[in-house]
Amino acid sequence: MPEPLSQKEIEDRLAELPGWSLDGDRLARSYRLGTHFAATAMVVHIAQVQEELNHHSDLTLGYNTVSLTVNTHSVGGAVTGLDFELATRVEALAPGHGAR
Ligand SMILES: C[C@H](O)[C@H](O)[C@H]1CNC2=NC(N)=NC(=O)C2=N1
Repeated sequence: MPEPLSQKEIEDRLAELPGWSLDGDRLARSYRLGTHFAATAMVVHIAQVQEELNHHSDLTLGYNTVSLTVNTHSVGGAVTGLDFELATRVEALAPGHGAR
């Protein structure tokens, strides 16, 4: 069972993830892409990673944006290391999609 992170642990880990923030009790990040199709392709790639991790964000596809919010349901919606693992994986794949 993943452990909820303390406020300080969250802040320390967010410092390593530029662009990510704490929105209420969820990690959050929005990306802007060049086209709607590029944004759609990124959503599919994120879904693949989420299935691999068995950890899922709420994903919003806009005209040329992809937005994510995530926390860990199994511990009542707290932020855990699993959320940061997903955020780190998404940060790693974003540049390949031209996301910024
Ligand atoms: C049954 C399945 O393994 C669980 O529901 C997984 C699925 N994806 C999940 N995603 C998130 N964000 N939190 C969870 O606790 C979680 N649990």
